[in-house]
Amino acid sequence: MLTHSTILGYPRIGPRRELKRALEAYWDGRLSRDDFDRVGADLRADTWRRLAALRLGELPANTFSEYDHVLDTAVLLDAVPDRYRAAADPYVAMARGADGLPPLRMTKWFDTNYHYLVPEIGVDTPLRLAGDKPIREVREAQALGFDTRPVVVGPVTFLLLSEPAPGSPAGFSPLDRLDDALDAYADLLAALRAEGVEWVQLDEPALVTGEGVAEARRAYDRLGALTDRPKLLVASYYGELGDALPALAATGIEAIGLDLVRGGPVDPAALGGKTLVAGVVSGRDVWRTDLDAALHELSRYPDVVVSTSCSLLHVPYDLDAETDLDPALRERLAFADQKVAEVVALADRLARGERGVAPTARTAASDARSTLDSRAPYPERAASQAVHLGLPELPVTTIGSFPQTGELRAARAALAAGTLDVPGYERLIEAEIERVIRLQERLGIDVLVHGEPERNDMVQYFAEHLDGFATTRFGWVQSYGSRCTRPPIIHGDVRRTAPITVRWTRYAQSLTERPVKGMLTGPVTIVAWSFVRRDIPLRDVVGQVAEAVREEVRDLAVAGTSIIQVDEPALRELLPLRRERQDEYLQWAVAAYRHATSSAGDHTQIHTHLCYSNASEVVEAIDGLDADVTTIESARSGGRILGQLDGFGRGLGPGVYDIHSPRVPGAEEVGDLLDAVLKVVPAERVWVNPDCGLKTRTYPQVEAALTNLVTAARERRAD
Ligand code: MET
Ligand SMILES: [Zn+2]
Repeated sequence: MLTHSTILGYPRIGPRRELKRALEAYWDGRLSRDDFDRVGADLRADTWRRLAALRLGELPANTFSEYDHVLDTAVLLDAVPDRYRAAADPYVAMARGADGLPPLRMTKWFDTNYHYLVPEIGVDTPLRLAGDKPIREVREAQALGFDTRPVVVGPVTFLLLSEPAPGSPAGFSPLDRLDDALDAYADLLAALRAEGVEWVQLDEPALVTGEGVAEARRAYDRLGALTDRPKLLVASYYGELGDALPALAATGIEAIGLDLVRGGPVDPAALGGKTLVAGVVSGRDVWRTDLDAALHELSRYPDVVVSTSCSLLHVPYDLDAETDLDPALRERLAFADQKVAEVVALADRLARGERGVAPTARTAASDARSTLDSRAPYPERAASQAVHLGLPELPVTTIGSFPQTGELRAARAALAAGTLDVPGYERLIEAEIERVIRLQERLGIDVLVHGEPERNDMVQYFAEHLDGFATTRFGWVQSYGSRCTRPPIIHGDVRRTAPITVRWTRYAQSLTERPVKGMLTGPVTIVAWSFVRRDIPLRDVVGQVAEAVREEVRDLAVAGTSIIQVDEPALRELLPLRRERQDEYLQWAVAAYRHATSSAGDHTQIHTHLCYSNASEVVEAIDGLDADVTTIESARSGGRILGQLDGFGRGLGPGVYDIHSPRVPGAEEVGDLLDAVLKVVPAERVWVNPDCGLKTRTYPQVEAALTNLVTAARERRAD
């Protein structure tokens, strides 16, 4: 039997981002392979010791990664595309690219803000046990005196997350290779058994999307029937299993992991006598668990292990590090270590025969705002906007941010440390705005931006200025590889108490005759990149943020701002995993955006911006935002979005400069991309702009690239 408490996974970046620093030093050649390995080994040892000290019953292993656990699985199975095999370090080449070799495609891991590398599987990609990472970690733990349960991405999820290798025959799907993958997993299980491993956890979160049910049945019938293997826990998370639950229950596996937070309770009889690894402590938020309610739920099942709803990868390490937080708020919070303690406390109480109490009913979903706010019909408002904007055809603009220089970061740090006072800081920001305005005038940009120098981050900045948000000092969460974010925490009703951006926009506009765009982050994106309260429905939280953005839009318009951009790059990120729930979400998300922007009036031009978000899946919703101008990532993905934009009846700026790369495109290359846009969109509605903000680029790159954008636009205008 499993001991009575466990977790599905734990953060791996290090409490002070030790792994981030070590990785970046190793990549730059500042840290030797041996020293880098030592950092990893220390982090793993600290994790096991920490979990044991918290009295967790069963410890996971193989939750560490040098970049991404999906990539680790591909390497374990030898599913490495040939083009990377000759690289000095194929793992790093797949993750980050190498000379002339772009990295694997990266995309979002389910509906989280973690990103994984997409394996490429073709008809003859090797699928065989080639690596030993889980085995090494198990041994490493044994040497420290810990028996562990290795965690590996399961075969169905691995193949569902893969894409067909380039050149695969039409109709081929990586899932067609399931039997080959199962051979490799069978070998892995036998190898782990030989190490004395008692349990293995195979993660199958993809099953909550409703896909892969028949394949899961086939896979676990086969793996379950093996005799030379450890016991199998198949873990699902991020939602309910639906039809996949009876499929798994009918196989020979020993335990099923369910996300009871997001998935809701199941009929105990539906488990087919398997042990339930009951995810009652949420791994997706930072709130304390209602222990009585969780206990009540746990006591419904005969054979149960208390667990987290998913890996704790998505939450920060330890609340104790946050000494600055309001004590009343701290009371309500739990980070990874506090959640582990909750799991242990629940297991103790369950063992004592406590049964908890049923939870009190949650606030029902409000039906607020299902109607769409609207402004005058597009042709009418476009006409009035055109009159006072007086823009040339093919207007050139940027997405908002200009390079964040070392001076700016140093000034922000000095302000926080108290060595720079507020007026001094504000003078620096104004000087930066002036520099950026002059630069854009000199380059011949038509619609200017102030450059966002006052913002460390497009969400955190607003969080710091709105009521109902808290920000942390060490609350880092891995986004991908060595990149981490510090999501703000929405803990109460969101309210705007004073204008946030108006003074900077107004200052920028005072410096120039050309229009300067006001620049805001949209309600969905602010919520998607935060930890969200859960006592009221998500759509109500978005509604509150929309109200705050609406007030800011109105104040910008009243201050005479003729163009306001409200970015929604995360529009797709809150999309429910199950298709049948997606429409409802998109409806209220679009309604929130329109509510936020309709306070602008008809003669203010509204822009929106989207990027890295598989926009093709939500094109209709983007159209529904009803923005006068939509700028959207296109250069990076080779113009793939263009095929879907012909239905757009308003202004459109598909990116013609990929800002994700240090490369500067020539004027001719930009011109070619622009011509491709002009084939699908009538010239009078086309805008010329980069794919995204310029924040991560350097000034020399930006100046050269923007010069080429202006040149290309002018040539096409002359034509
Ligand atoms: C991730 S979208 C970024 C938009 C923002 N206005 C910027 O330019 O940085
Ligand atoms: Zn962007």
